[in-house]
Amino acid sequence: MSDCRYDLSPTIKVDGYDHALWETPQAILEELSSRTQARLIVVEAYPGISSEALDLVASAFPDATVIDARDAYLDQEAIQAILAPHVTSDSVRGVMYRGALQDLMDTSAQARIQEDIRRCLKAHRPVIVWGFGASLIAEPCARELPEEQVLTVYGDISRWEIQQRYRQGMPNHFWDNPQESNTRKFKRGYFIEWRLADKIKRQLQPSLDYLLALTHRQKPLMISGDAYRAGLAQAVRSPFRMVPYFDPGVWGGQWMREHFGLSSEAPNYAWSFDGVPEENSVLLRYGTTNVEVPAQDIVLAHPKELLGTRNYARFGAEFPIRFDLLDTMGGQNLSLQVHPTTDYIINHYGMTYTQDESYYILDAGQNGGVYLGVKEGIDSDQMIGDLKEAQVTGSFDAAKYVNFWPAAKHDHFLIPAGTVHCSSADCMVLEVSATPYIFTYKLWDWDRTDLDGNPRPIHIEDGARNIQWDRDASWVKGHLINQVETLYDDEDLKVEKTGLHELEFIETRRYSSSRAIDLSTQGEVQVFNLVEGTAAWLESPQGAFEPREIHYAETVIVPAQVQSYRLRPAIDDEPIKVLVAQVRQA
Ligand SMILES: O=P(O)(O)OC[C@H]1O[C@@H](O)[C@@H](O)[C@@H](O)[C@@H]1O
Repeated sequence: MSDCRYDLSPTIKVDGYDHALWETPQAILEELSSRTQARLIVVEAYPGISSEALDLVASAFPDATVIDARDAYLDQEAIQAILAPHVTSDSVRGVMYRGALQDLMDTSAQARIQEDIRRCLKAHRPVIVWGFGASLIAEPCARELPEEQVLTVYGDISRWEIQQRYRQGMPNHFWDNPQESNTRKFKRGYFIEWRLADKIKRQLQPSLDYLLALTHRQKPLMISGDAYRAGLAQAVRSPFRMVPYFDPGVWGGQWMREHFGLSSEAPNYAWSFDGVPEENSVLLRYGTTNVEVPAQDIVLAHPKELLGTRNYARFGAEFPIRFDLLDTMGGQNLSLQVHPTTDYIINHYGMTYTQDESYYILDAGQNGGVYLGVKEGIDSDQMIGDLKEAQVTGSFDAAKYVNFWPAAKHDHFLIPAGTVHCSSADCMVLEVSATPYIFTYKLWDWDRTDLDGNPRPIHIEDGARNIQWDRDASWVKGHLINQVETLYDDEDLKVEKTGLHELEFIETRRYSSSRAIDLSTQGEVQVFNLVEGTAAWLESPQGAFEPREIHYAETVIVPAQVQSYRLRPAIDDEPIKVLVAQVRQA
């Protein structure tokens, strides 16, 4: 498709803070050096950032005594003992750690360090405390000083960059595991380190003096705390896009490369995350410079304005909806899989809601389809037995046990947790799902290895405990495939509810229109994707935000507080289709 205009680097314009940005190590040094009153310099760093944050700050305070936050940690053995139940032996999933970094600190070491800090300050020597947890250690001393003598610098980094660094051999923060698999490193980040770090980030957001954006190792940037806060506050005043990222995989296809103009370096692209604030980042644009920060920073700073009052009451500061893309066009089947029920995910992983999903078919080849639900009258023990045997024999007769449904453009398959499923080869899927995304029990991986030649982890036992055996062909047909209900229809606008299933908390509406569509958030966040049409104008009927062009397959988040917005076909005589998702309101 030649006229695809998918924007790979969408930005969020921030007004009024162009002066509060420092773009070179020299400029950063000069700005920090101008803070001559600073005595206690706290450099809090997200795990995944190494000494680069310190290096940038330390040169501005050459006389400072430098203290590493790690000096206040418990010893390795004690930390491991606390975290072991959360790491577990599973290769993919752990148990959510809901504690605080303080639990992993040695209170007497902390007290000793605080005494050292006080001694230095008394002797008129500045002190830098740096690293993950620096702000916790420095906090009692900071409280004893006049405000202008304390400087807090926060080192921020996107999760996707952390994952890249894992792949390049970076260990986790609390483990010496450079050689461990990326999946296991990710697990330690997802279930433990990132949760701890987000808590600290949230505490510091209202008061930090500077933010160091360290996602691009070669190009660190610094903005003032006010510029950062203004960026996040302005982001939730209008619909925004995040920075999509793309990852190859064993089943990946060629559609995204072709349509989005992606590099030819990778053999394929399997996933695109374009709609997962926990994972994606945003580009805050100050003047002509983009500063990349995790989209999660917006969720943490403005949960109510972003999510809406009711969603915030229900989910807290967590973004519940996930949009991502799965490309198997010219690729292979996904693993045959199932996701845990809510009961199971709460009890085994400490999650609060489960991985309910749906596949909206953006495009499909002739052989594209979806495996969904078990066949009528099958013997569940026999199927599980065959799946186990397949691990030895390398062969499983999927067609004997699982229904295959041919898929066409704009079909919507609903996949409540517990339903056996997977997309086949030759599909371009827009996933509209609940946010959890690593709770996939692979039952059968079609006797293949991953891109590195290793078999991917299979979880038949867990799968067996979660498969809902009554979801057979007739039930699936009547409940999960194209459950479309027309809500409104005139000559040039049709509004349809396409899902999700009543067991899932998300509702999707499809608007097909050749004229402007007026939409309302009804006070709760919405996420939409332009599923047909080259481009559409996204406007505010009240002129509350600047109009912008949205392109085919792009995902947009509409913060709750935006209230009303309008979508209009940008090309004459080219109707558009938009799929809008929001948490179903009672
Ligand atoms: O297990 P594989 O084949 O990699 O498929 C994994 C993908 O499956 C889909 O149904 C979703 O659950 C995705 O979130 C997941 O990434």
